[in-house]
Amino acid sequence: MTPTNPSAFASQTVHVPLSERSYDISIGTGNLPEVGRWITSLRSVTHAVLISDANVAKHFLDPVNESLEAENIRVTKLVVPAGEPSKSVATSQDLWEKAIANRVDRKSIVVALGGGVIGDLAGFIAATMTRGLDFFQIPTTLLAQVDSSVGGKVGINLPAAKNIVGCFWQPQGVLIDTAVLETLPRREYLSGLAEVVKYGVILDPEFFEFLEANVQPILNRNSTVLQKIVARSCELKAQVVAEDERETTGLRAILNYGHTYCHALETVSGYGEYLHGEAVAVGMLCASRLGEKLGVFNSEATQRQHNLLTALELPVDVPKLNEEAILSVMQRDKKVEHGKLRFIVPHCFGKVVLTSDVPSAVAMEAWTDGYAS
Ligand SMILES: NC(=O)c1ccc[n+]([C@@H]2O[C@H](COP(=O)([O-])OP(=O)(O)OC[C@H]3O[C@@H](n4cnc5c(N)ncnc54)[C@H](O)[C@@H]3O)[C@@H](O)[C@H]2O)c1
Ligand SMILES: O=C(O)C(=O)C[C@@H](O)[C@H](O)[C@H](O)COP(=O)(O)O
Ligand SMILES: [Zn+2]
Repeated sequence: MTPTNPSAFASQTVHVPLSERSYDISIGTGNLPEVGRWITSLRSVTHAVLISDANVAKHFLDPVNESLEAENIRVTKLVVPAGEPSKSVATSQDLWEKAIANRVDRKSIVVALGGGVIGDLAGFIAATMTRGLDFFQIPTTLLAQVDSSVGGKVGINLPAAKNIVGCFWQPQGVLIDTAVLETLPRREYLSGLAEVVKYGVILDPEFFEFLEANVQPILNRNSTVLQKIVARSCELKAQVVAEDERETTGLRAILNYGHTYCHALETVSGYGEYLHGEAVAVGMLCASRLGEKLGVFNSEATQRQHNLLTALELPVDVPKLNEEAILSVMQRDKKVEHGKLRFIVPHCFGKVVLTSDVPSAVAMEAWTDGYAS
């Protein structure tokens, strides 16, 4: 039998070139029920551990399960509570034990069906179970389609720090169906837009202008605009990941723009209080103000981001939290080297720089200047 071409499941394909770890992101509309044929076009499978959360499962577990079973795949369905607190040691242990009870072996695969929480968690289970299982991403939030399903950062949180336990474990493929975003709650959809804005600032000023010019269609989830946003974001992330898969040269760290502040905000306010994208929005403006304080960025450019994020109904003000706690969580950021904080600082649209030697007091001023006046 001639194997099916994986691009048959997509209207657009973005390749992530990583030598033997290369894979395709297949982007389409209405292609979710093809997931079984898509996976078997990539490798032969007899057992899949399908990991999802309770909200996503309501909508999409049955069609995905049926599609896998139609390919004679035995499916172990593992559903965790929705939300950031599931990216935990306790949930991981539960999943490891259930996978073992369901006779997982080294030829089993893991399928992540959900948003970034499920992608990060299921990817971590895949990376650790029997020392590594093949892994497929089916992202169902905008944030996961434009960011978390691509690039292989997987992991879980500890109470003290976000994503602090994890590894790089690339998926064998990413299947994106933009039609699944129709059921995504508005707040979650808006949250994903923050990572989209991030790409415009760090890499693509024209893309930023496109977002500024299309606020209404974006808010209305116009399908043509959505396809463009998802595909462009995946292309940009794929280029960065291809050049610096494990964040060793510093290039990949640009994807962390705003995230030192963002992760401190998520951790100190309590996981799930701020959605990740909401915290990214607040964090990007802190990083922009930091750029101003360091004399490399101008206030008009900060204001442009502020305007776009506001138009996209994202939070922009810094909430009043314990400042010592914020600084102490920032000191656990994964960009810290030899005990020194490093920030992604914007110089202009399309150019951000990984910057060391930022005095903590200046970093904190960029935070406190963001309090609502
Ligand atoms: N690995 C990476 O590179 C990377 C990148 C960015 C973010 N992240 C991580 O991603 C996580 C955030 O991901 P998220 O924003 O997708 O959150 P999420 O996974 O919690 O999903 C958001 C909510 O939407 C629900 N949902 C998902 N898809 C749905 C759909 N189609 N219809 C209806 N409801 C749906 C979920 O059940 C959940 O309640 C954070 O933990 C963040 O750290 C990782
Ligand atoms: O893929 C990356 O690299 C990113 O930094 C993307 C971020 O949007 C994402 O939130 C990531 O999980 C943050 O990584 P971390 O290493 O700071 O935990
Ligand atoms: Zn992020």
